[in-house]
Amino acid sequence: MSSNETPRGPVDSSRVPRYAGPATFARLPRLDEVGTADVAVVGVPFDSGVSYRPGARFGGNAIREASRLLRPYNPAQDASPFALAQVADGGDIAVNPFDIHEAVDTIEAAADDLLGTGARLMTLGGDHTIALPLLRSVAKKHGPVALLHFDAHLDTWDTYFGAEYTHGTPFRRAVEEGILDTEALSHVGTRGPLYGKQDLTDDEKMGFGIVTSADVYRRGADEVADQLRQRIGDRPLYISIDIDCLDPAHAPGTGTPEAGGMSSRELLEILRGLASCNLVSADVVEVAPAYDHAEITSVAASHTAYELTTIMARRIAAARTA
Ligand SMILES: N=C(N)NCCCC(=O)O
Ligand SMILES: [Zn+2]
Ligand SMILES: [Zn+2]
Repeated sequence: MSSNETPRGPVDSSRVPRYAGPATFARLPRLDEVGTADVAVVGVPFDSGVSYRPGARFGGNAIREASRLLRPYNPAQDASPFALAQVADGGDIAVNPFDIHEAVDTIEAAADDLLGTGARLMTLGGDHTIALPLLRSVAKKHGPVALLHFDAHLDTWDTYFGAEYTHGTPFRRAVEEGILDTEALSHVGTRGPLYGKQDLTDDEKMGFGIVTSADVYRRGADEVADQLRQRIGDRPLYISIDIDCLDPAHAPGTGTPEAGGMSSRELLEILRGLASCNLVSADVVEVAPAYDHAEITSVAASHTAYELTTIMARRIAAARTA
């Protein structure tokens, strides 16, 4: 969007009922309706990398459906994200469900195209495998990026059944490829049984810090966000949110649920505490609607993507007026 254009916002829900018409994220225009966007919301319907329950291929559309109720002003960040920047729904990246290597390449190429237009990406998964090609693309543009990874799991394991591209391995691959800034890597919400203590030793060697789910409970969202913000500074930041960072009570619709997770309130508050960060792109993954009830998980995911989008829109607007 050039500086003298007004962004095209969502369909007005006081004129067209919010349950009418096909779903785009937050009822925003499609990317092909606006040409280019500052933030492109894209779906990646891919779940061939999962180790347990499948179904995250339907996550993006479930999040879009649940996002119909979002409103244009975000009081928690005192910002109207869709007025500050052009946010548009770029539809889905069509990926091969039968060939993971091809799928990973397709996602990277599609992300290259979108980032090449100047857009930041708000990606809706899909399983966590997709974070690797997204990070590859973001690193081509920005160099190695800081990573905040919200997840019950480390996702720094080596292989499953000999496969290197799975939803449990994207961040080990990313570290091996040198596309992450190892000075600023954190997992948040970590919990649950591991294969062995070595998982933690390996993870630490890769440079990750861990804020467990229990740490968030004990120290509170504000203190955690302050600590993370200090570590990240103004580095280009990628945030990857596996919805299973939330307790199964807050996100039952996911493939590898673990008890004892964060509440959606804690997650949203931590994100709001990161509002000043230079968020260059983000994903929300692992929403598997077949295990969901009353859209609990997809509503949480839609609000999560809304906070992330607001952070990006504020940054874009601030850069425009600087
Ligand atoms: N990324 C997600 N959601 N889960 C990884 C779990 C890997 C495992 O089955 O051990
Ligand atoms: Zn996970
Ligand atoms: Zn994950």
